[in-house]
Formats: sequence, C-alpha cells, structure tokens
Amino acid sequence: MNAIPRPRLAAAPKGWVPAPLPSTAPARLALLGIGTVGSALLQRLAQWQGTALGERLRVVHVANSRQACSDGAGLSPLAAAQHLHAAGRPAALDAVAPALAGDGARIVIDATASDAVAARHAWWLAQGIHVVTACKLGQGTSVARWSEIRAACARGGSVYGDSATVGAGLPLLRSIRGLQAGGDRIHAIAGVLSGSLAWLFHHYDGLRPFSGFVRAARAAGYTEPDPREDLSGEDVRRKLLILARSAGLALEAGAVEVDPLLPAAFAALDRCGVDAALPQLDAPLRARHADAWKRGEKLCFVARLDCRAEGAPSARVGLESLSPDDPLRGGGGTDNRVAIWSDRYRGQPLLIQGPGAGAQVTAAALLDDVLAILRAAAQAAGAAKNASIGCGCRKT
Ligand SMILES: NC(=O)C1=CN([C@@H]2O[C@H](COP(=O)(O)OP(=O)(O)OC[C@H]3O[C@@H](n4cnc5c(N)ncnc54)[C@H](O)[C@@H]3O)[C@@H](O)[C@H]2O)C=CC1
Ligand SMILES: N[C@@H](CC=O)C(=O)O
Repeated sequence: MNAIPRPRLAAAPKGWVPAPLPSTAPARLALLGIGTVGSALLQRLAQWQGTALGERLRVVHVANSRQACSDGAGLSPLAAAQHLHAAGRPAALDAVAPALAGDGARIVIDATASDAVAARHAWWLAQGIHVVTACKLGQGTSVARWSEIRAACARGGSVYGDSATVGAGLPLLRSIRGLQAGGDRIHAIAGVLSGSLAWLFHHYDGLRPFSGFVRAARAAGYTEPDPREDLSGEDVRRKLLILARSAGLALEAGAVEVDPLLPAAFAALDRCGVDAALPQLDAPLRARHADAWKRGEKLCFVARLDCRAEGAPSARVGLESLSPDDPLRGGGGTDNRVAIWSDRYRGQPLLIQGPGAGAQVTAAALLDDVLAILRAAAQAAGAAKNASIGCGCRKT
C-alpha cells in the first residue's frame, strides 16, 4: 500500500487578518518535540510572522530528545529545527525554565510522547510556567499525577492547556467542562477517540492486509511514535481517563477495561520487531471484518464510560461491530465521533465529530491554548490596572 503523503500547510489566504489580541509583552515559548506535531506548529508560527499574533509569541527554546537550543531574543520558527541540528547542545529538561526567564507569559509546549517530560508538567506549573500539551501522559495516566497537575496550577497561578490531548482539539473537553459549569452532571460518554484507529477501520476493506494500513497510518503521522500505543488501546484508555476526569471522576487507569488489538507478545518487541510482527494482525482482523460485514455492521474501536448505574462507573475500550443505525458509526478519515449524555442531553446525546489526529489540527489546537493563555493574562493585567486606578480614586 502506498504511504499517504503528509499534507503541507496551505498558505494563509490573501488579505487574511488574524483576530486581534489585547496588548501584553510577548509570551516566551519553549517547544519540546519537533516531530510531526512540533514541526507543524513551527510552520504555523512562521505563517504568523509579521502579524499581530506573531508579534505576541517568541520561541526562545526548542528541543528534541537529543538536542536543544535557546535564544532569549527569539528563534525564527522556520530556522529553529536547522539551528537545533547545527548548533544544538544536549537536551536537558533542567534547562527549560531558565531558558524561559524574562518578561511575558512563560509557556512550555509539550509536543513529545515522553513520560519524562510529562513528569515535569506539575513542577513547571508550580513555578508559574504555563504548560500546553498534546501528550496525554500528564492527565491520562495515574490519578496521582493528574491531581498533582491540578494542585500545581492552583499553586502557581498557571494554566494547563490540554485541548490537543483528546480529539486533537475538537471541542470535547471544552464541552464537558461547559456542561458542568452550567450545572449538568455527565451521565455517559461513548465514542471513537482514536484518529489512527478511526482511519484504519474507515479504510480497511477485509481484502488487503490490515498491517499495510497500519504502516500507512504511521507514515501519515496519525499513530503515536510507537503504533503499539494505539493498537494496544492504551492511547484510547488515556483519552477516556482524561474525559472522565474532566467530568469530575477520579477514575484510576486500572478501572478501564481494555480489549487490545495486539497480542500480548508485542509488548516485548523492539521497534523493528513490531513492524515485522504486524502481519500477525491480518488473519484475526480479516475474520472479524468478514463477520461484521455479513451482518451489515462496521468495525469501530470504541471507548465507553457509563455513570448511569448505581455504584462505580463502568469504563471500557475495544473493537465493536456497530449496526448501521448506531450513532457512533459514521464520519470518515481520522474522524472522532463522540456522544455525551448529561442532565440536559438525557435521551438524545450531544454528538461531536471531526478529525481526531493529524499534524495540522493538533498544532492548531496547541496554539489555540497558547493564545487563550495570552488573552487571560492580558485580561488579568487589565483588571489589575483598573483595580489600582479604582483604588487611587478612593484615596483622593
Ligand atoms: N500525531 C497526531 O496526530 C497527534 C499527536 N498527539 C500527541 O502529540 C505528541 C507528539 O506526537 P508526534 O509529533 O506525532 O510524535 P513524533 O514522534 O513525530 O515527535 C515526537 C518528538 O518528541 C521529541 N522528544 C522525545 N523526548 C523528548 C524530550 N525528552 N525532550 C524534548 N523532545 C523530546 C522527539 O525527538 C520528537 O521530535 C504525542 O504525545 C502524541 O500523542 C496528539 C494529538 C494528535
Ligand atoms: N495516535 C493518536 C493521535 C492523537 O492523539 C490517535 O490516533 O488518535
């Protein structure tokens, strides 16, 4: 099967003017990870150069797993990767906070899949450094780490931007939080939460080998750096945990029942071994596809959280065969499709659908979170100024 070419970022339309932001000192950004998502983010930033948005954002540090480079005056987004390869020094997470020192909001953007980076989120937040992340290992692993992040935000007065962690920026977390802010309880959530698995099951025809589709999804940048994270259901487990926790449930990872697509033996393989072993998936998936097809059904990898019964909520993740009238079936490409039931959406759920993976949407979601932090900082500064003016009036 041919690999899908990675889409290039289209040029901004002629005459395009970004929405204005209130005036503050430029934010200082440290970008960790310049792979699929990080590179798209740098491209998007490069498009903004010379605009009001670009003026407000200064990339002062970039790093991959091996090298890092910093410049307090700002690195050119397009030249940053080249600069890293030519003049980078060994990457060290201890160097990130000092590199951000200066005026303006300090923001770490995590575009890695690194547990070591996720383990630092709380520390940065507690120092007043905002964290914007595409990586789910901060909020989607243990309850202890999730709680630590929340406590660190409160301690540091900082913001955790997590829009990119579920649905690659689709309005999922925002909708759940919005419903709760409006007094609703979340009753259940069900949906296709993996962009790569959605893409796989939208394209898999039961004729060509499933393993070839997995390689194509990896080449397109939809899978995790290690596609086992997707095929094992772990990535979807993390997303379901993030959704559940945003709905106020301190669900432990072990409370989610996961039915993986991968045999357990894959866990012991190295990256090359994984690729060679992928054809082991072909026969079982051909059989499951044929079985579903006979009944007019479609295979989808679904996550379900249900809080409606008495007692502990039930949470599970796995491959399901969906009938034609199932609300979770539908969409195309990398589409995620998620149904949310709450006090106001009891019978018919709120349905949210759209691309759930891909470099451009994920990078855009990260930068949306960055800009939201800037707007909040500017509003806070404005409110403080008004308060001091008001105070002065009372004194005179
Ligand atoms: N690819 C996608 O469609 C989406 C990805 N994400 C998340 O975005 C993150 C990045 O994904 P990709 O860009 O696809 O992965 P990638 O493998 O293309 O890039 C990862 C980058 O992180 C760097 N890295 C690893 N450890 C590091 C460390 N300690 N310090 C600095 N850099 C480090 C690597 O060198 C590489 O540059 C993952 O957490 C993924 O779950 C989220 C939504 C969608
Ligand atoms: N590998 C993930 C990427 C986005 O989170 C997925 O397939 O959804």
